[in-house]
Amino acid sequence: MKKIDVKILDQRIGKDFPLPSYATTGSAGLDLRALIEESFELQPGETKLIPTGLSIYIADPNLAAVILPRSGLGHKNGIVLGNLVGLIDSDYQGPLMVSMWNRSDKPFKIEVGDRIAQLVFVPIVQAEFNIVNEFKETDRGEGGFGHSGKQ
Ligand SMILES: O=c1ccn([C@H]2C[C@H](O)[C@@H](COP(=O)(O)OP(=O)(O)OP(=O)(O)O)O2)c(=O)[nH]1
Ligand SMILES: [Mg+2]
Repeated sequence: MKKIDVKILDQRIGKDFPLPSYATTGSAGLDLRALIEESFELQPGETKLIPTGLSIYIADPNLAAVILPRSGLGHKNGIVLGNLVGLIDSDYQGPLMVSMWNRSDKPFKIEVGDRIAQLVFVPIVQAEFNIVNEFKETDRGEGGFGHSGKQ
């Protein structure tokens, strides 16, 4: 397994709450917790930046991490991310933050240490542009945005 440097910014991690870990052998995501001072209600339509109590330094430019909603929270409670997806650059060393958005019409209570989102490490290819006048022809060509129909 890949080793990633982590700083524990909130001493409740490792004491009251574990470091994020994979829940099962096949898990893709590590659940991130709300390291808030006290529980609060996220109001309908409200967006709030929540600390996770951690910073990570990925270091390898061929890796990044994405913060994704948890499907249960997103589907059942309308609790998703204010930025839809969070992207963590390999050279970022600041606190890992989760933008929580209540897109539902009901307040949602968040308790200290709740698992609010998940972190997924992904491979990255950095590209440089090669300017051309014509592309090599393909079957699709410029067709897109549903041009091939539904069935
Ligand atoms: O949900 C998120 C999204 C981003 N970040 C951190 C890590 C990321 O590397 C940095 C910058 O994110 P991004 O590039 O998406 O934001 P930006 O608005 O372009 O800010 P910047 O100008 O700092 O790049 O903020 C988080 O902690 N949580
Ligand atoms: Mg940026």
